Amino acid sequence: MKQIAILGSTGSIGQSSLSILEEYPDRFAIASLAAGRNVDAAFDQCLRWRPRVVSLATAELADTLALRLREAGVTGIEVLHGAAGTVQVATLPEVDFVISAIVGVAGLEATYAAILAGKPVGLANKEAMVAAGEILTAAARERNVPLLPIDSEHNAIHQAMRAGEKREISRIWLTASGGPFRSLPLQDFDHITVEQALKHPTWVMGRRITIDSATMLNKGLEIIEACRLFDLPPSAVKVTVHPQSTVHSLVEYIDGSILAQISVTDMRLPILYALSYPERLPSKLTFDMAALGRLDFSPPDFARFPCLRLAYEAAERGGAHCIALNAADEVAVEAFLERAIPFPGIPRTIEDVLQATPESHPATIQEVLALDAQARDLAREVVAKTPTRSQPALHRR
Ligand SMILES: NC(=O)C1=CN([C@@H]2O[C@H](COP(=O)(O)OP(=O)(O)OC[C@H]3O[C@@H](n4cnc5c(N)ncnc54)[C@H](OP(=O)(O)O)[C@@H]3O)[C@@H](O)[C@H]2O)C=CC1
Ligand SMILES: CC(=O)[C@@H](O)[C@H](O)COP(=O)(O)O
Ligand SMILES: [Mn+2]
Repeated sequence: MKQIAILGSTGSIGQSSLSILEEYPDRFAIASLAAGRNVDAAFDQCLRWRPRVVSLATAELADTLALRLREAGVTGIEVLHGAAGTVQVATLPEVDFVISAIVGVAGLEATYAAILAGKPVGLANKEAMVAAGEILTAAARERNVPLLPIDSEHNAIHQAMRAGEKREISRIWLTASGGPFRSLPLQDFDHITVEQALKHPTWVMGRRITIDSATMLNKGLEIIEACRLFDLPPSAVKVTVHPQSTVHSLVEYIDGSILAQISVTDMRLPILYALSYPERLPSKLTFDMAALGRLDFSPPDFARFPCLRLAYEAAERGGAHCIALNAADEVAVEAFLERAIPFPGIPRTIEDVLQATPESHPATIQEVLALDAQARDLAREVVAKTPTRSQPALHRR
């Protein structure tokens, strides 16, 4: 029985993970769970899965959960809190596999701790790889710890790479849905509302990644994630817009062959792949090829989606620029969701922060977190100076 820790158990990936684990009761069990602020969902998960340890973001939330468990007559679950609690969830001796699915750089320390503790990691938390990819991959390599991508594109690449040798790969193609504004004229971008941006055309995901898909910074983060996971230069990582999200990504080999991975648009499949690798388990997540309609592919529009250019530039510079790209976006997306800046304010904030970021290549996670904090401070300054115009459609209603 594989004992699983889930970091971010109450989120979209966390819930998909529990949903697929449910199908294999003889293979997987839950050892520990970490979440942020959703006490209700954590309580329900404790009742259903009976982890030995659970952690929430703060002491107050942990106390509330502990009290509710006591009142429900549930014993044997240790309730922890904060960053230290999340690290403990990831590194318990009995844990055999860690699903890293906290959103943002908040997931970095525990992901790193899991690797240091020798735990195989299924990585959904792309921000950890963007901010500290070199450090994480080096630590995993040194300890021979598997780092298995759950992000659908990287999972697809991982699968398609099994057909050949690394030296036989010429480049990879990340598919992008194009988000809800794939065909929106540039002059309308100022008026994009939060509600419109939160309507992803093909996936149901957490709020931050959904907004990132709308600006296409999600694809930008994925370019950097791919460079780090697969040890490729940015020039070998291409993006193709594929609105159906059916081909999850492609690997191009030196002889010109291109291998695609096709499956349902459902994150339970890449999660299952990572959990069971190198085996494959039978699943009900089948795809009806006979009913497949058309598949479209087109080049991305760098003018309407400047986040793509910013990400390629950051990927080339590495270090502090990748950290700043993500940190500025975390702040800007939050500000957009609070209706404090317009949609185009997101790339503008990132660009301003990147321009003010000096070249630097951190060697430790502590240095990464310090650079992340600096970039956030800068981003908050930029956001504070950004006029709150736009979203007129919403305000007029
Ligand atoms: N959703 C998807 O389909 C995909 C997601 N990803 C990546 O996976 C990660 C998770 O995404 P998603 O599930 O959509 O996001 P959600 O917003 O749905 O979930 C985020 C999770 O992180 C938890 N969390 C947030 N802050 C903290 C913290 N400080 N300490 C502990 N837990 C915390 C949340 O807890 P709570 O809710 O209790 O506050 C929640 O469980 C992201 O990095 C995303 O880019 C990658 C590919 C696809
Ligand atoms: C499911 C997944 O992996 C997401 O990262 C998804 O790819 C987002 O869609 P976009 O292609 O619109 O960014
Ligand atoms: Mn993805």
